[in-house]
Amino acid sequence: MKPAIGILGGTFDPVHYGHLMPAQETMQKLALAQMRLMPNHIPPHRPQPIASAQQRLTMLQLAVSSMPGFTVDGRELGHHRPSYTIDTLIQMRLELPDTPFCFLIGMDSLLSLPHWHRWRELTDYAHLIVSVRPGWTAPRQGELADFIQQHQMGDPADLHRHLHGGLYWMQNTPIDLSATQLRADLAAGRAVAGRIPAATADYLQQQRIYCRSVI
Ligand SMILES: Nc1ncnc2c1ncn2[C@@H]1O[C@H](COP(=O)(O)OP(=O)(O)OP(=O)(O)O)[C@@H](O)[C@H]1O
Ligand SMILES: O=C(O)c1ccc[n+]([C@@H]2O[C@H](COP(=O)([O-])O)[C@@H](O)[C@H]2O)c1
Repeated sequence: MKPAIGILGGTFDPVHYGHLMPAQETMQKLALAQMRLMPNHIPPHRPQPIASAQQRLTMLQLAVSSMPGFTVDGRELGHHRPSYTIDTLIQMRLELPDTPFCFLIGMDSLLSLPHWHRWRELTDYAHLIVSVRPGWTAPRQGELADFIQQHQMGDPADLHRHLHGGLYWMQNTPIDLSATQLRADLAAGRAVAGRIPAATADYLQQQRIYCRSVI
């Protein structure tokens, strides 16, 4: 069995430290071999992004250029159809049959999981690593709570022993940041320093991506 890798999918419109810091902390604490940031092309369950696919890819590439172990996986950008995570994980599993996958999601994404395409099958291909996010708490009852209970994994070493199947709570430092808030600030001309990597911030300002955006 190869060492586990981390995958963080997202719209990244734009990428910010609420994505990057929890992902870095997770990579270190779980001893993941790498962290792949994977932008989606057509997000399945949300309004379409303001930045183009190419701009979101460039913003991510600039962000990871100073982060050892981080890479950008642009595979979903090549498909002109909704980016269903299950399809992507099936494709990745064919490429990496012996590598455990740790698919990172924030608590807000976990709560929406029952609306994802073939959601119960996600753990047939990856572990789910759930990051705390200010303002969001785990469900206590219902089908998602049952699913969590079935898959909960307490020992992080199990993430490396099994290719998939676990749900692990990552108690990382909470970061109260969202792309929605950043788009609003950028549209209003407010500073974003310290919330977005400097190289990414320079690029999006130079491209005037969110200047008069409709939030
Ligand atoms: N501050 C944060 N803390 C923990 N997880 C986060 C945070 N921000 C985003 N995430 C997680 O990162 C993934 C990608 O998020 P996404 O690109 O939609 O960012 P976002 O800030 O939630 O965007 P938006 O405000 O446009 O909805 C999701 O799983 C989301 O839960
Ligand atoms: O597969 C699905 O049905 C599905 C539904 C909602 C979100 N996702 C994935 O979850 C990740 C975070 O999504 P988002 O919308 O919070 O940026 C990203 O990789 C999306 O493609 C996937």
